[in-house]
Amino acid sequence: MQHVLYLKDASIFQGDSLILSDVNVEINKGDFVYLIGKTGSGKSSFMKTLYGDLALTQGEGSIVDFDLRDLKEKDIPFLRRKLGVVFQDFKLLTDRTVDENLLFVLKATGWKDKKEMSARVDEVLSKVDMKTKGFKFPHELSGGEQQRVAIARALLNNPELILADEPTGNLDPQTSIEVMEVLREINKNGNTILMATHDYALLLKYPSKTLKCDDNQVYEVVQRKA
Ligand SMILES: Nc1ncnc2c1ncn2[C@@H]1O[C@H](COP(=O)(O)OP(=O)(O)OP(=O)(O)O)[C@@H](O)[C@H]1O
Repeated sequence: MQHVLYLKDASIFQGDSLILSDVNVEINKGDFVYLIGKTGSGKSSFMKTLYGDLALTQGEGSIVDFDLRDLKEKDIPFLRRKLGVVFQDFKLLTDRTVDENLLFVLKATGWKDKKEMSARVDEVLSKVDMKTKGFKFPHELSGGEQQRVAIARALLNNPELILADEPTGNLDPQTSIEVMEVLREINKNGNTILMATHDYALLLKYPSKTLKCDDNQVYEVVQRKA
């Protein structure tokens, strides 16, 4: 099986504090994996290690073919191009439209051809059912719509892995389900997704492989059938 993420005997620190120890995790192409755990259990620290915001100083790790132990500052933009990262608070640029938000990322990642860029923006907005809203500013959209745009943005460069850190954390239950449906659809079409969440209702509704952070450990939870 082809893995996109692999951690072996990894320990994750914030400064001198040990947050997670002896982490052994493998995520394969096409997986949809949840990362759960109480507030402060280390979910965000785990995610940050994966997108290069927190250095891995102990153990082994690789993500989309980057060695996390040997990650240099200059590698990080290239790593981020192979990842799609989605945050709880969307992080859209508020001073420009949806289309301009997406074009901004394409420009920043080296796209040049205007026609191709515009076609790619349409393509990813279609995937999240937002094709007709490209002219809107973020503040003119609901929270769920903004998150769908953020997911579209994450898809722009065909990422090998999508890291979603509490993507439904700011949304009401019904809107969370809509965003979840989008993520599942994207997963069905072949994208690999790791999603940190504390929304157990979503886990029950959409069971999938689940990792839990607890007591400085990460372990796989076996889901009971109802
Ligand atoms: N920048 C930092 N410097 C020092 N300690 C930190 C830093 N960020 C987080 N921590 C500590 O690391 C531990 C894990 O925090 P982390 O944010 O990874 O947890 P979490 O599971 O994502 O929590 P939440 O669900 O509240 O986001 C906490 O004890 C926190 O206080």
